[in-house]
Amino acid sequence: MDAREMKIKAAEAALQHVENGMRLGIGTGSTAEEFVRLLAEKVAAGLKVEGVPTSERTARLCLELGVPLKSLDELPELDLTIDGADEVDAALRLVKGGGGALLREKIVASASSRMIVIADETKVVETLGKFPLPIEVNPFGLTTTRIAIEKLASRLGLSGEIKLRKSGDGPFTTDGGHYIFDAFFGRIPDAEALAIQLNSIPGVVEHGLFINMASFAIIAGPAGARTLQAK
Ligand SMILES: O=C(CO)[C@H](O)[C@H](O)COP(=O)(O)O
Repeated sequence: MDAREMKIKAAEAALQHVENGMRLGIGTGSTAEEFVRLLAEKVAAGLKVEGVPTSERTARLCLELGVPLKSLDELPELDLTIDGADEVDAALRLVKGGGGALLREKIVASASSRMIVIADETKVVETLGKFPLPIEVNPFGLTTTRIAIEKLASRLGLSGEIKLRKSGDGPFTTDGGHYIFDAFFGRIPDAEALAIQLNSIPGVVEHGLFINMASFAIIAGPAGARTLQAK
């Protein structure tokens, strides 16, 4: 089974949790896009759902494939969000934001009664941090914010390069008009402390640590999909 087939397996298993009439948060990334494709087939066959996309990219795909969309202001409370992740640990702590949509993903997930993560086996880690941690920041005072993140990291025993994400010749800009620092910490033993303290830096808009948000994860590997519950 190749990587795409594993993403499809996870998306198929997640689709089993979608019921008629649901208000759905729809994630961003290549795995979430497989879910959108499968969801669109069900919608074409008569399933009635309304989706709130977590990015402009997801919104475009949904519109192209005929998945009905609403804004989060129109549907401020959602039944279920289905989204991918860059890393998942045994306690269902996540690193997200590889696709640059972490702020809207976090807002949408927090508006949902349940969040199901869909991912392939390569995303499961013992300790978060192998994947660089995306930190969404305001473009104003970038250097000040970077220094504040470095100092905080050092207090928590973390170190590593903090790189401004690029797109072509300029900085990558999120749907909300912010920039992203990718923090190469390597290993984050105390993700809770880092998550709370990052949010206390004024220039940090949000970060990619999702803690106590996922209800469960559907992890696909060569042998099929399995459910990962928090330990
Ligand atoms: O957080 C995300 C986007 O901001 C994605 O869910 C994450 O990057 C996983 O993407 P993929 O399914 O393509 O590996």
